Amino acid sequence: MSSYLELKNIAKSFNTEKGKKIALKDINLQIKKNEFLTILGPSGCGKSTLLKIIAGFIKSEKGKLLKNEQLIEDSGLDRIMLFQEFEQLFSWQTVIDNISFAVKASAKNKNIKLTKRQIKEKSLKYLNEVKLKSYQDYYPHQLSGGMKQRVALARTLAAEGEIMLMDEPFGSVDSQTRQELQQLLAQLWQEEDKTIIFVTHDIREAVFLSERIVLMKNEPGEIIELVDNKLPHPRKRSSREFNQLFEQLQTRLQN
Ligand SMILES: Nc1ncnc2c1ncn2[C@@H]1O[C@H](COP(=O)(O)OP(=O)(O)OP(=O)(O)O)[C@@H](O)[C@H]1O
Repeated sequence: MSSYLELKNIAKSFNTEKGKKIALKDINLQIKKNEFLTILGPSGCGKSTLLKIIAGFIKSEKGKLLKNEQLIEDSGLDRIMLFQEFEQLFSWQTVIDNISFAVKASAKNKNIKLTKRQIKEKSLKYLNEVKLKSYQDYYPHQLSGGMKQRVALARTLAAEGEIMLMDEPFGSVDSQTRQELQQLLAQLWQEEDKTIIFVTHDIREAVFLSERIVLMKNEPGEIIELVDNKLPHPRKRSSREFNQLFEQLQTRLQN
């Protein structure tokens, strides 16, 4: 596969009370189309900052970001971000209206006119993918945290961006729900043509989900290694190979 997204010498520092903090130092990375890439590293190593630079929400101090060899300087509907917080849905809209919002935005972006019925059908399709069709008329406050994340995931899919940027999206749910959401995401990634860049500090999550893992370190935030994950799907958390890779990554992050 050829390089699709390319990060060249990305860097970012912040002025803090304790002085200048180098959040990211010379990040070079090539991401393939339809790849599931995880950025894994300890708290504060710059994972979220890197994701926000790819999203175009903050600017790198130097270097450049390329997509298909074209310079990217701003945010765009080709890159859709999903956050950890439960409160990212529009609280005043029902579940189906939250999804329809993204369906309409995507159609507008592509200059496509959709009828009300087509919008509803499309929205229900995405809601069905996260198995929440029967909750279409609920408001976000009537849902559990895990269900809100499912709706947020459906809304991200409905925006039909090529690239999904996920910042610890399952970080706030209980461990069983987290495993269910990981399962769902792994399945959706295999069904849809999407490039996913997923941030986590959970090694098992990275091993379960991704095809390639970017290991980062702190002070300053830098890439220390790129690890291929060729474990076949569906991945078994109890398998010897799964746990071998887990231990390899754990050891690497500790040193
Ligand atoms: N707006 C900001 N102002 C000052 N410092 C910031 C800002 N954003 C991030 N930082 C600092 O930059 C470093 C990297 O932050 P970032 O949130 O990218 O790390 P992270 O790896 O995503 O951490 P976590 O896993 O805890 O979310 C941290 O030291 C953080 O305190």
